[in-house]
Amino acid sequence: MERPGFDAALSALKAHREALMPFDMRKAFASEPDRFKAFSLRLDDLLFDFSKCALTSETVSLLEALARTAGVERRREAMLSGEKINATENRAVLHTALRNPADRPVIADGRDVMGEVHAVLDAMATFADGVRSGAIKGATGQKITDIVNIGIGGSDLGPAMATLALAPYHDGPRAHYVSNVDGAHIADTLKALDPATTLFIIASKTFTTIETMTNADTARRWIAGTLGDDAVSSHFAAVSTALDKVAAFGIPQDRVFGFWDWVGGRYSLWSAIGLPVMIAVGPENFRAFLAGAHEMDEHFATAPMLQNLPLMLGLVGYWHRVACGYPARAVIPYDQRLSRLPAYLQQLDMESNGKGVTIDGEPVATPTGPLVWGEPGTNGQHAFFQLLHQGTDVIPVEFLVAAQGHEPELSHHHDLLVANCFAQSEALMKGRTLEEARTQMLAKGMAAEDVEAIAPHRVFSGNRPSVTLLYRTLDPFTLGRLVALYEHRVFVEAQLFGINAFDQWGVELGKELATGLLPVVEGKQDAAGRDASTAGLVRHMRGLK
Ligand SMILES: O=P(O)(O)OC[C@H]1O[C@](O)(CO)[C@@H](O)[C@@H]1O
Repeated sequence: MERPGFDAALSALKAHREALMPFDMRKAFASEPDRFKAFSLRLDDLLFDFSKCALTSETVSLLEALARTAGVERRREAMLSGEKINATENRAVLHTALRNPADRPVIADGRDVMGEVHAVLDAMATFADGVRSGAIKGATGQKITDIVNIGIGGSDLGPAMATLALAPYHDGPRAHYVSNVDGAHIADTLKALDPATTLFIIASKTFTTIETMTNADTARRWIAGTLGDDAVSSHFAAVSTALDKVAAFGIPQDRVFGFWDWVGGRYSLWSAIGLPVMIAVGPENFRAFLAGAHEMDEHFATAPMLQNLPLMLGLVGYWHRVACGYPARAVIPYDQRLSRLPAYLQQLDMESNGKGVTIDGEPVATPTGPLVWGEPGTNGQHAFFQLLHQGTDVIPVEFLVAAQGHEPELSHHHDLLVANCFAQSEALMKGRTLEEARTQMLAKGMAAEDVEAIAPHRVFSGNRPSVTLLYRTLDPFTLGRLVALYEHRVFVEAQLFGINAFDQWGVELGKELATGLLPVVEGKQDAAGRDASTAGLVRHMRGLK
């Protein structure tokens, strides 16, 4: 894909970075009274602060120029209008249609898909209401108390993350998530459940994923073994794009919720893949979640580049990854209920942007997606923050925090949480000089020679970048805005990298080899012809069985 002017814009950006270093953030804040205003954006209550990054208004202008030469806005229009931008799979990318109002047409393959989208949403709502009210019962006539979603990757991480995030709104049956093919996962989950009151949702876009199919078979045997074969139809529902395969599994048509090949697995939370969330929190809250995402879509589609949250989050991400060369980013929600967000974003970001060739199949000329990881604060502070503050790698941090918690009676907890969040970004930015360390220790009455020995260990370089997303409260609408913000940010970075964010060929090889290795592991074939390491592992494992 031709990108006239891109290489020159990137060279200018890199030269600017060279010239900017060393950048002193303390001095920048001291000399620029408007720094926070200049480098933060708002969408209603949602604030994106990127002022604690080593950048200037010239950086932002150069990033803006780069985005224009990369055709980010043109590619955005192409995505939103249903062009087949997922070129290697010849598919449109229209997860935004899943949260689009019914009366605003979205065209895929020449036809408006909004009727189908809302028909599935309505069918989900009818089913969810039935399960929640007890109108839809198990085979013995008892009310469903527990739902178990069986899926993996995009058919697990999104709904699992959102169910936990929306715990204060959870008034439906308990929701459990089984993903791993490790039998421990389903065994431990089923141990506490009663088959008569359990409903399984088999969630798989392709309905071929080996982990999901294996767990689904085990679940079916669990139901049939205790309640009889005839009970299976009352205890299963399915979500998939492969409706023929679902029918073969024996799930009745009225319990099957479809979606479309223009929804990527890791972008499918808004589709019927969200069914367990809808059962947990109710259709109204689920619709508020979709509405939040739609608001972010509208903002992404229409806001000028420099006021556009996903665009700026993407540009800052690109700045850190490519111009600064940072290999990773940490996502630290100061929100216990967002504790699955980092895992969700790992798939969203790393499966999308962990690519080594451009859209045209040429080797990429710059680094692509960073390693994404994280854990909630304040827990992380007592674990890996040491490395963030004093380690030899600089890792930009993304903080997320709500102004209000859901427990007014525990507001002192929330104040502590927020204070810690803000303190961490301040500490990363400011650091502590040797002189400051010495002065503090002397003021505490330490002996001068101890001060000299210990002070170097108490120095923080500072100048470590972080961004903060701050919002009123983590309600369904805000969760929708946040997840859509991250989806579009990944898209923006992919356009800058020049890669296709919507395929995932990199997951294939391991799957193929596992299929071939199964008979070897089972002892039905020998390991002859394998490399010495793999053969040695198989032999040792068999000796231990
Ligand atoms: O929903 P499915 O088809 O079972 O796939 C599950 C996951 O597996 C992957 O294809 C990767 O192996 C993901 O992209 C996807 O979200």
